[in-house]
Amino acid sequence: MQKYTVVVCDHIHEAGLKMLQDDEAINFVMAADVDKKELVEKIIPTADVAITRSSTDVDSFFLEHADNMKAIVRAGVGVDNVDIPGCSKKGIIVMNVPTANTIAAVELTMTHMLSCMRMFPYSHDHLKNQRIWKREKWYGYELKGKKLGVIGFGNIGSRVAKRAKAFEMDIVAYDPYIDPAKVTDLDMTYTKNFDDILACDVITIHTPKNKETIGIIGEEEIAKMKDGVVLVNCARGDLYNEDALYNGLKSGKIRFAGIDVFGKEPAINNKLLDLDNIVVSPHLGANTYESQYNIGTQAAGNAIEAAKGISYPNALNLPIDESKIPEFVKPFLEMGQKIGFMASQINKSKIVSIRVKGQGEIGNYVDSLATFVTVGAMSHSSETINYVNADFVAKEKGVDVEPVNLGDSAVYKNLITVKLTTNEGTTTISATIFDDGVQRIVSIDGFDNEVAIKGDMILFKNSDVPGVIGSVGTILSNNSVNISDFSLARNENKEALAVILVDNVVSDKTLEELASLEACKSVSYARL
Ligand SMILES: NC(=O)c1ccc[n+]([C@@H]2O[C@H](COP(=O)([O-])OP(=O)(O)OC[C@H]3O[C@@H](n4cnc5c(N)ncnc54)[C@H](O)[C@@H]3O)[C@@H](O)[C@H]2O)c1
Ligand SMILES: O=C(O)CC[C@@H](O)C(=O)O
Repeated sequence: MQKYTVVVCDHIHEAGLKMLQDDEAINFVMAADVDKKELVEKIIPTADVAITRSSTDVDSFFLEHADNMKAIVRAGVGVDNVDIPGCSKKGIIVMNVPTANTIAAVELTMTHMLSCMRMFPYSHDHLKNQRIWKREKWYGYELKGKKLGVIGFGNIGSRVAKRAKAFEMDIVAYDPYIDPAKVTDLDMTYTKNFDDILACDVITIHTPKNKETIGIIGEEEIAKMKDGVVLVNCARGDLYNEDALYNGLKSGKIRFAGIDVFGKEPAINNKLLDLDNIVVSPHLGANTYESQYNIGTQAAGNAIEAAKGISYPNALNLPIDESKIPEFVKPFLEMGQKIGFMASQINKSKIVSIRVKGQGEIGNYVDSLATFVTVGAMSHSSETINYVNADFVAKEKGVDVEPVNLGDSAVYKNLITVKLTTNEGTTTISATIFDDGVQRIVSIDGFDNEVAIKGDMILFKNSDVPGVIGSVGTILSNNSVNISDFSLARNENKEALAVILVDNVVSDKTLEELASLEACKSVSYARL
């Protein structure tokens, strides 16, 4: 039985580990306590799939050693520590586990918010560790009636808002990428003006970390805030600029901050820890038993499926989101790959460009189609090409890929045309799928041959003179090649193209005999 190696790079719930251990096809390696350099240099090179959390960066050093890797499963939401373009370039599929820790992060956010309002950890420390009973020192504020600014209204932000509303806060949400009704239907205020957020009493952030969101709160934004504002960050470090946050807390402009995440983790030497008006936790947003069980079992299940090549749930870098592709498109994608593969055998030389045209409704999916055609066409010239890295491989090899949506088709409901240009010339194949579900070529290089796309085929082009078909049949029968289907088409230049489907593998000798016929203009052979 083929075995696949799944490496667990950070701690996940034991129920997930058990799933990996119990699967006979999985060679399970627990490496959570292995030094990261040793992990990458010694263990990652043999791994088919790696499960990571925020303690393992999938960076260029990791990827340099991940030569066998098929997929990375990020056991959590944020993928800011995964080099997704780098993974795509290497053909590695990146998956996350998006909602398994939502509630844990929401409830930690509420914990921070309440802790800031009541300075709870400080009063606790005073009594428990310092044995001081001084009630007059610990006056806090109520959430009721305060304005909460929520930046990012996704899974976590929207649930924080709902809970804060139960505390009778007024919610103002900023998220340019959602339908405002998602906010207003909850009787909350949606804003596109970031200053409305800066005018709030409490501000919490729940966006991913990316170029747009790093430093979304900096010196300038803090200067515009109310004196005594409270800031909470349970999303990612550096969304609030740490120097600006430090200065704001130090000056008292920011009364309190609740921070779970830091620019550099572990954050044991971070200067924010020196302040007395901050509540901190060591990136605990996902740390509940419930959430870790959910994440661990989902991550393990996804890793097993990916290792076996069954499916890639929540893949972030596939060219298509399968759930958004209508059923009728999928056989066209498969057919596109076959045509690309076939064209590259008929026209065997360095590929210069691949043009993929879609007519009819399939035209709307021509980008995905182009990816599949590219994988088919280039699979001879690149051993590692797949749907994830097709764009990168094509660019690297100087192949120009052009998808074209031609709109409605006059003749066919849906038609795809692949034009493959190599150093030797051009091959153009059009194909469709009729209602019987059979994938059919309807034209090759201007000849209207209609033939099913399957098995082995010989393409024989000749001057359109009498007796040629008989000679071709004789050569094939002399070489014990059985014909299963035959399609003949002619053009106005007195040429004919025969597409001959055969049951047996055709030898070079047979092809040479065919090529030596006087009327022959070209012979090619494609195996699907
Ligand atoms: N502290 C933790 O342990 C922990 C746990 C879980 C998630 N997280 C972090 O929380 C983040 C949010 O998680 P989620 O599950 O809610 O993700 P999500 O994808 O459901 O929501 C993110 C929201 O941010 C919005 N957004 C993106 N760019 C924005 C911008 N420039 N301004 C305003 N809004 C913007 C998106 O439109 C989306 O609605 C994750 O990316 C992760 O980094 C941290
Ligand atoms: O526990 C972790 O790895 C952090 C998870 C969390 O930050 C996430 O993005 O899901």
